[in-house]
Amino acid sequence: MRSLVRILSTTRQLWPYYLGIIVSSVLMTATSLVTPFVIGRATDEVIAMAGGSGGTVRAVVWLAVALLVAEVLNTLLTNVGGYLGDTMTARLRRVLSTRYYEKLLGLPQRYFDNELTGTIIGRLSRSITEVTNFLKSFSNSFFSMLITTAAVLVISAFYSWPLALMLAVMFPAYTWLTARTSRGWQRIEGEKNEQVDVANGRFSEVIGQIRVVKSFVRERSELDAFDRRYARTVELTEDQARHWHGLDTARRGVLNLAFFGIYLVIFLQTASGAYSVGVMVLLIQLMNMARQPVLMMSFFIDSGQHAIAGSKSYFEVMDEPLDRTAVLPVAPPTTDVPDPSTGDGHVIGFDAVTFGYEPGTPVLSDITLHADRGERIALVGESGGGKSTIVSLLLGLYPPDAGTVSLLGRDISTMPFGELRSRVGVVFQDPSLFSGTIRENIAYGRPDATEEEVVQAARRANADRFIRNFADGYDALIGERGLKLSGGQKQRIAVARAMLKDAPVLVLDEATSALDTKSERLVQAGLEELMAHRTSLIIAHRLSTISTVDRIVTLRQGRVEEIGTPAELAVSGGIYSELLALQASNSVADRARLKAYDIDTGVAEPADPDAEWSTSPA
Ligand SMILES: Nc1ncnc2c1ncn2[C@@H]1O[C@H](COP(=O)(O)OP(=O)(O)OP(=O)(O)O)[C@@H](O)[C@H]1O
Repeated sequence: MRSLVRILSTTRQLWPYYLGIIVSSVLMTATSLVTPFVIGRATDEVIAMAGGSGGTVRAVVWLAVALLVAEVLNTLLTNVGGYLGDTMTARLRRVLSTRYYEKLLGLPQRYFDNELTGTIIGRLSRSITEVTNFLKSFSNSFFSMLITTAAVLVISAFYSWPLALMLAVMFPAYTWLTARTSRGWQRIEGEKNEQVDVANGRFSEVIGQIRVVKSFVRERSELDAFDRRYARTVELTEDQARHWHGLDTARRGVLNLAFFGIYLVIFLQTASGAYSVGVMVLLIQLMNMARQPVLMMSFFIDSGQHAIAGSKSYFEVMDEPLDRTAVLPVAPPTTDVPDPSTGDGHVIGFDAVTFGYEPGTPVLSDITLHADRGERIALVGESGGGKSTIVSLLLGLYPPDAGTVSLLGRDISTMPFGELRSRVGVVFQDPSLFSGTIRENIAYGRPDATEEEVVQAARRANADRFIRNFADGYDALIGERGLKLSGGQKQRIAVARAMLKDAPVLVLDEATSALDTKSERLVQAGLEELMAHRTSLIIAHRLSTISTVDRIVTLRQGRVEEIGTPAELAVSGGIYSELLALQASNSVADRARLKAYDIDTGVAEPADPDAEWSTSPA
């Protein structure tokens, strides 16, 4: 319940709507309370007329008109409340969704390492749908329910205190019984949500990588795993529904008995002449009205439980600690980014940096390396040796456990994220494009770029020619993550994107052998153009690239092994000289060793001897 109060208190801008809905529902209730009185009165008039003991047609007509007015007003107020409810729901959905998204965008990388995208999205939609539905029905009906209850109690007390007493006991008893049922229900609902979240997380992963799924013929098993999760929710729902509806039957049985007593009292008291038939009709209608809030209570508690269970996961995300700053980073205008040449010290600096994703398991230990202005530094090491982790630390995606990472002479932990990241251009191994047009992708980091600037960046990245070959040119839609482009084309768009960002520092994770020689050359030429006049940190996957850098940093088991020029390291006996020797060798073992360094030699792989084994006759 606390979470619902929290939602109400954090959506203060919607209070005029809540209030409007409450007022219209109160007025609506008032108009419905008029009806039993008018009908009761009309009954007495009609009986009197029929018995010839008074009553006039005029009075009966006026009573019918009063009934019409009350019902028309009721219709109008219902629709005003409905309109406000619909608008409030849309606004509430907007506020809650935007806040959730804003929060997610501000969460540290570590959070995303442990969550599936589909789970995050599924949770959002479920939480928000349930919370908004509940608040809508709550504001629409709760106050009308309270007023109906109070009015029915007061009116029935006026005519018959035993009736009022029975109602006064029944309302809280029924609410208490309903609330008691809810604890077990919520636990099961939590389990069901968990199953659905995991299934949806996998669902979106599978759809996002459908090519892999198809190529490994895993459609059926993915579907089965998905179905198993939903089958589990059916089992859980069976338990939950049995529990809920079993108790609901008992509760309603008690309610039926209570109403039996109430009607009996009304009939007997009328028969004994305690009140007129008109009053009896009035009381019967009032009792029927009293039934509504009691049953509604059950509905409230049911939808309230959904909302509480749903909002729990919403608030779990909202309570996650943010990534260092409370506001989302904004890239400063390019004019605000000072010339790196004015900074003191190194452009990139790692001083005694130690870092691990899990506490106590360092991936990088005591890393010290520096890059000066305009230098190209290659990181070389075994796969899993921590090269990408160094890049992540430079981008401030994770804070180091010890030591300092600095950029342009400043400790990055003191730099706003927007400033830090606007100074580092990145070309990832996976180009990570977005659906939309080629132009939008190139201008992703600078949406204000002119057409001229976009074309210029594409030209320098060797992409302009292939872009113009598309019928729609720069307006061509490239599909999800650039699905409609070739690997080399994607890479060149990513290079153009970094080119347009024009950051003084460049981080480059070279594409591996996914490209053919021709596109590799085109991409390489684009990268050369991009690296010119910038300080670059390169995760190199080609010996040809490594041999042209200013300095090589070799990593072994998360530690810096050597730092030196290619010429120095070629003869030092370390990793680089080992790589050069391996490249010259034709042995399968040596090739495998090169692969372990993610180094592509550009030479065709020799046949796998194991393959021969398996095909040779026994
Ligand atoms: N997000 C993460 N959470 C937990 N462990 C991680 C994460 N990312 C990487 N690791 C682990 O950290 C180690 C270093 O990974 P990293 O990606 O930095 O290596 P790399 O040298 O870039 O490898 P490659 O050349 O294969 O890309 C690996 O053991 C990896 O399993």
